[in-house]
Amino acid sequence: MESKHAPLPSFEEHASRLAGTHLRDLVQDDARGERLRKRMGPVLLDISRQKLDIAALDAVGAYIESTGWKAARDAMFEGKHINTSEDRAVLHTALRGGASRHPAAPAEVRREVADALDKMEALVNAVHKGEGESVGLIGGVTDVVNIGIGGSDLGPRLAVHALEQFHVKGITSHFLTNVDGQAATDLMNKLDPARTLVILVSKSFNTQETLLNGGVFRNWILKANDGDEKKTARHFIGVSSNVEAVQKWGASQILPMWDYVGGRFSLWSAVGASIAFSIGMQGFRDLLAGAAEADDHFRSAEWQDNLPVLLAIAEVWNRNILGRTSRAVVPYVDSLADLPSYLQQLEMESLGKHVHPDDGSEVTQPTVPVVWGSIGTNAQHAYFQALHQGTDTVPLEFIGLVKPAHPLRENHDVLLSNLLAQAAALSLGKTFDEALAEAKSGSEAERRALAAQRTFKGDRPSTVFMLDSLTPHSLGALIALYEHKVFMLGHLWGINAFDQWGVELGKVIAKQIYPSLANDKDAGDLGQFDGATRALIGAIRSRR
Ligand SMILES: O=P(O)(O)OC[C@H]1O[C@](O)(CO)[C@@H](O)[C@@H]1O
Repeated sequence: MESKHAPLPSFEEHASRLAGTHLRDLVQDDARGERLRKRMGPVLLDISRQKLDIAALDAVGAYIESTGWKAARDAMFEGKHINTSEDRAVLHTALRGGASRHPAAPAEVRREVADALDKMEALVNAVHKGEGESVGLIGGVTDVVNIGIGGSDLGPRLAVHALEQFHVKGITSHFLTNVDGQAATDLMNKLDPARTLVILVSKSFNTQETLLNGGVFRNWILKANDGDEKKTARHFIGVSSNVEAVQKWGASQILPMWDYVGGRFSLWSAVGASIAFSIGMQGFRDLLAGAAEADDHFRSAEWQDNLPVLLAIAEVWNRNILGRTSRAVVPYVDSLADLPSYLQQLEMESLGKHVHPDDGSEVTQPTVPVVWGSIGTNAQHAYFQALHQGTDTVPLEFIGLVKPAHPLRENHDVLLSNLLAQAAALSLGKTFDEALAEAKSGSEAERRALAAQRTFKGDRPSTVFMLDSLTPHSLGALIALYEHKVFMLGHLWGINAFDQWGVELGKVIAKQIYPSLANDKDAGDLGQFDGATRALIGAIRSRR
C-alpha cells in the first residue's frame, strides 16, 4: 500500500559531514560533551560516544520538535486510546502515578490502582509476618514461585534479581516460565509444598505455558494436601485482568490487572507482586517512586535535557541514518544480568512493527534493531573481539554503578575501569601506524601484516548509563526511562508500540500441532501441515 506518511529526514548534510569525522576527534569537544551528557536524579546518561555533533543533534532535535511529540506524550499520560488496534489506553504510568508530582491519569484509574496496591500490601505484610492465614493464604511461607511468561515474568525477574541486597529474610523467590517440564520438576524437587506460595501471573489468563505450569504446581500441592482443594487454593494468588477465569481456576486471592497496561509494561502493577514479596512493600513503593521521577522528567524536560528523547535520538541515528541492525546492552553489574532479556521484550515486542496503524501502509524506514547482550566483563572475553574488529558496527550500551552494594573496592574499580576502557577503545581505536610502531621484529612485510591485524578502526559508538547505586528507586527510574524511549521511537517511526499481533500466528499453529504429538496412537491429519513440519513430527514420533 502506498504510504501517506513522510519518511524520516535523511539529515544528509550532517550524515556526510560526520562520515568523514572520527569519534576520536568528536569526543575532544567539551561543549559537545556537555550537550550529550545529562543527568536525571540517580541516572547519568552519556551519549557523547555516539556519532553526532552539536549541529546534527540540533537538526534531529528540531525535527522531533516538529513532530508533535509533546502532545502525543500527554495523550498517553492522560489515558487517550493510543493503542488503536486494540482500542485501549496505555496507562502503565498510572501505576506509579501516586508518586508523581503531576498525576495525569483519570481519577477512576488512579483509584483502582491505589486500591490494588493496598490489597497487595495487605497480602505481602501478612505473609512477611508469617500470618498468611489472616488474608486467606497459607502461613509459614518460605518460598514464593512466580509462574508467568513474557511480561508476566521478565520485569519481576529483573527486579527481584537486581535488588537481592534488599530481600527480606526468610522468603526466597523463584521464577517458573518455560513449559520445558525440567524447570518445573527441578523446582518441585527443591521446594516444600507446605511452605510454597505460588503467584500465577497472566494478564489474559489464556497463556498455554503459564496455565500448564500452574496446573502442574496445583497437582503437586493438592497431592501434598491429600486432595483438599480449599487448602490448596490458599497456596495460590492469581494476577490477571480476567478475574472470572482465575476464580474458576481456583486461586484463593486475586489481584487485578487492567487492559490499559501491556504485559511488558506491567511490573509496576500486581504483576510485580513477587518483587513486593522479595523486597517488602516499602521497597516496591520506592521502585514506583523512581519510575514516577522518570515520568515527571519525561513530561517536563525540554528535548535537549530529556533523557528518553536523547536515547531515541541516538537510536534513530544509529538505526535509520547509519543503518545499524543491532544494539548490544552490556551491564557491568552482575545483578542486572536479566536486563538484556527484559529489554528484548520491551523494545522488540513494542517496536518490531512494519506498518503504520492508521492506514496499514508500510513504514518507509527500518524499525527496531535486534537487542541483545550480557554482563561485562564476561562479555569482553566472549564476543567483544567481533565488536572491536568485526566487519559490522554494533552500537553498545554500557550500564555501571558508582557505588556498589558490596565492600570490595578493588573489584569494583577494576570492573568500572573495564567499562570505561571498552567505551574508549571502541570509539578511539588504534591506528595502523600506532600498531606498526609496536611491531618490533620481522621483515617489513611481516610487520605490516601484523600491524594490520592489530589495528582497531575505532569509531564504534556507545552509550553509558552510570547509576549512583542500584536501589529500588534507581532501578525504577532506569526502566521507566527505557519505557519512554520506546514511546518516543514508536512516535517517530509512526508505529503502534503497544500491541503485539506478531506473536499470534505461532501460538495458533502450536495448538494445531500439539494433538499430533500428544496422541501416540493416532497422528491425526498430518496433511494439514507443511512438508518440513510433517517430517519433523514423524521423526519425533518414530524415535520416542
Ligand atoms: O500475561 P499473559 O497474558 O500470560 O501474556 C504473557 C506474554 O505473552 C505475550 O502476549 C506474547 O505472547 C506478551 O505480550 C505477554 O507479556
